[in-house]
Amino acid sequence: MLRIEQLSLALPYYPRFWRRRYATHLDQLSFSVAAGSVHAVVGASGAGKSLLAHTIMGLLPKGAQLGGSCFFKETPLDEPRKRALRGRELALIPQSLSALDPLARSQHQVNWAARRAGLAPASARQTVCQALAHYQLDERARRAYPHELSGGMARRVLTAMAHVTQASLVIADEPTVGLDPAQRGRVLDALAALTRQGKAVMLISHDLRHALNIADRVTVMHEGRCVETADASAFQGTGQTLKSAYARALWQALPDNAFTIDTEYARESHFA
Ligand SMILES: Nc1ncnc2c1ncn2[C@@H]1O[C@H](COP(=O)(O)OP(=O)(O)OP(=O)(O)O)[C@@H](O)[C@H]1O
Repeated sequence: MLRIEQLSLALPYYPRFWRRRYATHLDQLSFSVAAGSVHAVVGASGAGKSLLAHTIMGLLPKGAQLGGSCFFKETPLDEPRKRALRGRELALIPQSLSALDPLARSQHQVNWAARRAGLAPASARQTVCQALAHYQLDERARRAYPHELSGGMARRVLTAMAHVTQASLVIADEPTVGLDPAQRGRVLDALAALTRQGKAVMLISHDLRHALNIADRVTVMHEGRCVETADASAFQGTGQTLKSAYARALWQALPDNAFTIDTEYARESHFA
């Protein structure tokens, strides 16, 4: 569904206001997301996960320098194609709740997403009602403006918006942050259900444990680089089948696994 080859990204910054420099944020990333699968992208805060999502969606700031290539359904995903597919074939559940329009009620925003995706009014109405019910957004939440929603409710509105687009690839950037366990399960189940319809999900998370609940494959990122891509089944026991020491350390550092940490990570380089 999605193939990324040697993707690099540099963004401008200004050490003095007349002097422009570039900082590399993504460095030669390569991996593929298969149709009918959940591909988790995990890594510490600042690893470049959200920037990767924004790069695929074509939502980068002005002056961004891109290298490498992206293919969606075996066709190059250039900037005009990203714009054309965004909100239709490609959907993003953004990490930031400020992505919601502060002047529009929840139901209106979900409805807008369905109409933009090309659904006819009658079918949009039905799809929106189903999505709002699925994410347990009651009458009050549907009529609320973003500032009247709790963080968890706002996140569910954003998830419902991506859900109604019926996109082939859904990129979910930390979709469960701030949700209670029941709501978290509901969102993860909904993402997993998309794969049963042949869609692909790229699940971005700093929480490897949550990601492993539904992931088929996992890419571990560190400082803008792809450290390792492995089957989710590699994350078990001491993680001895993982190739990189960083991925192994990330797995072993989970609270339930902490007792297995050894000194190997300290001895090896991060990218061993
Ligand atoms: N618009 C931007 N302009 C310049 N630098 C940016 C921009 N967005 C992000 N960065 C920088 O890129 C790096 C990666 O940020 P990114 O948000 O992708 O990390 P992340 O892995 O998603 O982290 P988190 O899990 O905390 O969301 C950070 O150093 C950040 O400061």
